[in-house]
Amino acid sequence: MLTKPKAAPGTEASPHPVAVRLTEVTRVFGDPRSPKRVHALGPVSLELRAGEFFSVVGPSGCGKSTLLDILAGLNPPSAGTAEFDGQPIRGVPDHVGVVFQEDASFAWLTVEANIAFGLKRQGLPADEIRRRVDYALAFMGLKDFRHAYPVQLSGGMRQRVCIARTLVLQPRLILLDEPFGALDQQTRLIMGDELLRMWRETHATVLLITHSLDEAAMLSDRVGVMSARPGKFIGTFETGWPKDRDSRIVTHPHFGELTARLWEKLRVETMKHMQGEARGEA
Ligand SMILES: Nc1ncnc2c1ncn2[C@@H]1O[C@H](COP(=O)(O)OP(=O)(O)OP(=O)(O)O)[C@@H](O)[C@H]1O
Repeated sequence: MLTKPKAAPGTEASPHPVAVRLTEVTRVFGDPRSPKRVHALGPVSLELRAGEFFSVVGPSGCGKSTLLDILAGLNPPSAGTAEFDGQPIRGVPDHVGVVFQEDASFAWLTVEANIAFGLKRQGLPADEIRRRVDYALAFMGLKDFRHAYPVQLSGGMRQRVCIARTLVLQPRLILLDEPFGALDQQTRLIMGDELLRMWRETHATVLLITHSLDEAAMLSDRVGVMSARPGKFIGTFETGWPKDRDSRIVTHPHFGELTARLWEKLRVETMKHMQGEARGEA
């Protein structure tokens, strides 16, 4: 059997033992009285422990990005409450960093300027910006590319720039929406290791959306499986991995058992989604 982690990682670094609390959150797009409205999400209730690494998997279109947008303050819930560090989320909360799948680096800025962008907007002193940027460049293995432009980098390196740009803001909650979706399998594994290293270092709470069960099983403390739309959590799984894990955990004897349990839960929902698509409902 998988064993539970000894303690919620990073709990000591946060003033609140529960970083994120969603209570009966739903999201409906369009006029609620219109037959064309889309009930995208919920009701969903979820608590993320401070310092927890939580991944979300679910069928396509089940409302995963909608959930992330609510936590990022980009999209309010239609009903229910969403809180971060005990406060209702209204607008983009301080200390929240978001990384999306698409390459969101600024093509006209160097790597260094990309990473410094948010810090300058925050109006931090120049020496503090330089200190944080230097650290992020070294941490993400980008030191030799500080003066390069994104077009001169590989897809994996560009995504590292985007992660570094989030990292320097020192967020307490990091939201990632399929951040490695466009990368090849080997690069995904290496990027996963870097993400774990960053998570350990910062004590941040992480919510990762991924289509990859392997990625969810490898990286997370807990994995939440969502139903077909409107997405609800139909199961959460503790992985039981130690905090100092890395991609070699995929060879652990329990890894296959864990991904099989995730797939068992997800398989039925994926079929429901595909049947809905065939009826033209998706
Ligand atoms: N702004 C919007 N207006 C209307 N419908 C929307 C809007 N945003 C999302 N939707 C719908 O809500 C549902 C959930 O979308 P969402 O992008 O959250 O799903 P997802 O699980 O992230 O999908 P995927 O896995 O394919 O990325 C979909 O049916 C989508 O078409």
